[in-house]
Amino acid sequence: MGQYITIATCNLNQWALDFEGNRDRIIESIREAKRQGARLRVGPELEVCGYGCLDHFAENDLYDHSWEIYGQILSNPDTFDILLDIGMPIIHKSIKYNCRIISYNGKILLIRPKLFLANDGNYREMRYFTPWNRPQYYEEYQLPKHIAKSTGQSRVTFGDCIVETLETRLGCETCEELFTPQSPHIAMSLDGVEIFTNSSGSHHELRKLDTRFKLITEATKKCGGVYLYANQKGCDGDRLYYDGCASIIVNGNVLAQASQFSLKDVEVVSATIDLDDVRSYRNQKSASNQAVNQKTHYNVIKSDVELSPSENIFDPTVYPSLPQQVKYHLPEEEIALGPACWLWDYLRRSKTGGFFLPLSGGIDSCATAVIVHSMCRLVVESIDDKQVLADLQMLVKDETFIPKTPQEIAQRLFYTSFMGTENSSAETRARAKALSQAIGSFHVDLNMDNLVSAVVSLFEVATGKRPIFKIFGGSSTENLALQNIQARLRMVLSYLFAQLLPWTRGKTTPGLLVLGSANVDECLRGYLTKYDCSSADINPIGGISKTDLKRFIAWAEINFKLPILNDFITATPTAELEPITADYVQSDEVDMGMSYDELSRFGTLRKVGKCGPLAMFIKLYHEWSQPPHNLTAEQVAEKVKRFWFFYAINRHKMTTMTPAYHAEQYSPDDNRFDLRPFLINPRFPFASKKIDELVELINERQAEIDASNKSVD
Ligand SMILES: Nc1ncnc2c1ncn2[C@@H]1O[C@H](COP(=O)(O)OP(=O)(O)OC[C@H]2O[C@@H]([n+]3cccc(C(=O)O)c3)[C@H](O)[C@@H]2O)[C@@H](O)[C@H]1O
Ligand SMILES: Nc1ncnc2c1ncn2[C@@H]1O[C@H](COP(=O)(O)OP(=O)(O)OP(=O)(O)O)[C@@H](O)[C@H]1O
Ligand SMILES: NC(=O)CC[C@H](N)C(=O)O
Repeated sequence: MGQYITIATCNLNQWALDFEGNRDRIIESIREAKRQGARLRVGPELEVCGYGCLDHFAENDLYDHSWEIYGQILSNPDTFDILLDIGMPIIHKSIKYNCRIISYNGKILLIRPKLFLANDGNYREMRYFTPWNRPQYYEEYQLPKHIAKSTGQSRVTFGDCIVETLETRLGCETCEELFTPQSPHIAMSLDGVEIFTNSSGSHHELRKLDTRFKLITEATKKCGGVYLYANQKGCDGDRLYYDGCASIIVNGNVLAQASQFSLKDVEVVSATIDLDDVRSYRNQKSASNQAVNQKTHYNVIKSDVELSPSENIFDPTVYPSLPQQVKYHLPEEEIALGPACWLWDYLRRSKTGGFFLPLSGGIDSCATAVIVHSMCRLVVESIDDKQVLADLQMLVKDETFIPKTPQEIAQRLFYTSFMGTENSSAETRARAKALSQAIGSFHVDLNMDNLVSAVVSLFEVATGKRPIFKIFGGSSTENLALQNIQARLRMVLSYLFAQLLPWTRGKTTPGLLVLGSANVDECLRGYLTKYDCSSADINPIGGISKTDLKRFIAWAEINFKLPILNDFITATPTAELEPITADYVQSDEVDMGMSYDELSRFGTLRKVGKCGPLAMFIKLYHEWSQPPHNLTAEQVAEKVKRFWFFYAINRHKMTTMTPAYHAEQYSPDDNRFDLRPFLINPRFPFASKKIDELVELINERQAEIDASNKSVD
């Protein structure tokens, strides 16, 4: 006969250092898990203080506060009668660990430190924590006095152990441990663990979700078992968006999956599973042989917790949950939803008056505007959520405001402006206006020529020289300076308007956050003016490639029913900083000396492929010497050198780039994801010499092949 148990996991929108808010969300998730009939609840990594505290993890206060808050959770009667797995940092023998605490009815059963820490890309766990690099090793931990008093326990087990209930064994795996070659679930499964709990702080990256699900489903397909994955969700204080997707997987089948993107602060999913399914699945001789051959075993914390209550020996109304398909969003939907949720968290947590966006009529600022529109759509869709409505009414300072359309929200929280000059075309100006009307932003259409000419005149008075554009006979230096003046003045105006626009409408709300719209490719190539409109408060698209942004706009045209977006997709990208003449219109790709598709490839090889210039040349020669490219070795070498040249001369711009939503594996974000020097010899003389030698070699070989082909003919 089967042995059914109901178990729960959750997405929590925790905020770094928001101890009391985090506590309330944890308690609410426990109540909800109990409402769903669960006897086990797993929460995200470091949920008590929030995952992304970064260098605050060095402060001892943080550990004291966490214990105090944990004590409040533990002693709250609402958290009784359910086995709890809560993530929290702990100092043991003066060393800081990233831990999980397993407890039941106000008593701690085990503290389990993380064995393998996350330290790649955005993660720096080794900076604050020490890995418990001793599988199956454990010690005693002396509880803080106030916890000892409330639990009646002075010491508990601290280490890599497993917990036994009256019917099964449970073991913990913490986030990164799932991604490592020697994942703990393997040894635990061979030692009889049937339920694995994974508490994670894992961020969103475009097209990444399947990696996580593949790892979990493969793990439970190989080992058999029940896997509960919990994750943080939302913006907890920096560039990352943690993307939830709490899920329950049994023997490779997904039984429950929470959302990846939503405005809900607490989301609990549960499933009823049959433990016998794990036992039947594991009935394979080779696995059993491996199990009995294990030389070392886990210390087992024995408890009399009942996950499958014996009073309900058979309840015909309780059914096991059925397998379901994993829900993946299209990359376009990920762009629509992830940055929109991040913006909402940022706005409500910063308590600012809304967003100001310089809207140029080009693709990038259009994408940013559509993401704000998506945020407004999400708010309207979630208006029945008490927290969402309370946050919205707090932001607009109106307790009666209950919007029915995204446009009503934009009218109050979203401001856009076209800041034209004599170089602007009527088309871009009209596109900006039409988009603002479609999404409902408060739009200001202005001209700033008098400002530009005032600055140029000031320069002339001060120096006696007046710069002129190249097409009128000026030098490249003059040409660039004249462009940069316009671009930088837009930044100054943006901050002025962001501060004062709500005031002009008689609103008492605080100033607006200025949104930036530089995309990941422009940042990589440095195709932007330092301290122009690319310098803003936050940037939702700074981690997204131009190619993906175009796909997103095409998707939004249909799915958000915004026909105006078609005009943006079909227009040639242009900065409109130089005068337009009968035979000259400024174009991004021509200006940059490379296409956006090429930039994506360079970016991926540099960051993801970890290629230097020489390795990049070799890879791209093999790719681009083939159809449809058919480039010569010289042409590939020239492109590669040009990319590295511009990357290097502009790297300094990344040190001051606006904080942007992290979305792309090849992001050049200098703050934390892609740390590089910013004074680099852009000619890469040694690598360039090596490339030239290879080009020569390739040409010699080609000549030999051509000659031998000729002699055969
Ligand atoms: N090694 C170094 N370390 C630190 N700082 C360094 C530096 N080298 C220059 N700088 C500083 O940076 C300045 C040069 O940078 P910056 O002033 O930005 O100017 P710059 O990079 O020379 O020019 C702006 C670039 O962006 C392009 N642009 C302009 C406007 C719009 C768009 C568009 O996206 O559509 C593109 C434009 O075609 C041009 O390629 C120097 O004047 C100096 O102050
Ligand atoms: N005429 C304008 N009015 C308002 N804002 C502008 C204008 N021109 C440029 N901007 C702002 O400056 C940013 C950078 O300008 P740039 O010309 O480099 O555009 P971009 O990076 O190609 O972006 P877009 O596709 O939005 O034009 C734009 O994203 C926009 O926010
Ligand atoms: N917190 C963690 O351990 C996260 C690391 C893991 N590789 C992830 O991206 O999900």
